[in-house]
Amino acid sequence: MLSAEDLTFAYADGDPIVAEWTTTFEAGTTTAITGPSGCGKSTLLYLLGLMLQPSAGHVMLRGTPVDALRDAERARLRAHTFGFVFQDAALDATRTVLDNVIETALYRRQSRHEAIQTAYELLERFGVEIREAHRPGQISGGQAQRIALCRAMLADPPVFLADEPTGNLDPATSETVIQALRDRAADGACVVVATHDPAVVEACDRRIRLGAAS
Ligand SMILES: Nc1ncnc2c1ncn2[C@@H]1O[C@H](COP(=O)(O)OP(=O)(O)OP(=O)(O)O)[C@@H](O)[C@H]1O
Repeated sequence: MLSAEDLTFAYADGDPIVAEWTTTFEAGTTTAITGPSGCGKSTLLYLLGLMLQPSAGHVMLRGTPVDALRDAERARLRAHTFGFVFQDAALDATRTVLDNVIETALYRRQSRHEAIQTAYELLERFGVEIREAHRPGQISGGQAQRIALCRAMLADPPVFLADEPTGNLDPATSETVIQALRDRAADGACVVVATHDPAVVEACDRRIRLGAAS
């Protein structure tokens, strides 16, 4: 489904954070990316999710290189193929919680009515008990994280990339999130999670540990 071929990336004028990195992520599996803080887990997810362009090497989707597509094509792929949960949730502070959850689905031209119904189901599943009119400034970090997860899940993407999705959650809520990630993989998605959480690592089918200079 998704692979990296000799993937290399350095931030401006820095040493490579990712160097000649090759692996394949199969559909229907969960992979945990682990390693010490600063080793490049988020950077790798941004590369796999086409939010950063590699300095060398490729990101391949179903065998086709997708890292060097034009911006509009990459944006379309990101909306239709990738679900991304950012470490800091990255919600739009100017919009309501509900609008945040359904925004990608609307971009994909899903009907608003359908998107809202599924959004409610997801919010309930993840135990987010907030009024839909609330804005991100009025909710907790853990709620924001689960709302970001709902937004990514609503689009039902074949590739699901999550950066520390349980970072702000209590163990019971973390378990719900872990089960949801496993369910996505059972439905055929390729799930890749950057995490420090031993419970997430334990629950994944595969573990990849990045070193300090991976
Ligand atoms: N935009 C940026 N510009 C320059 N350097 C950056 C940028 N973003 C991250 N870095 C650096 O790249 C390295 C890898 O960062 P990254 O966030 O990928 O690590 P991480 O493994 O996800 O860390 P953590 O576990 O703390 O989230 C770090 O040294 C970081 O300081």
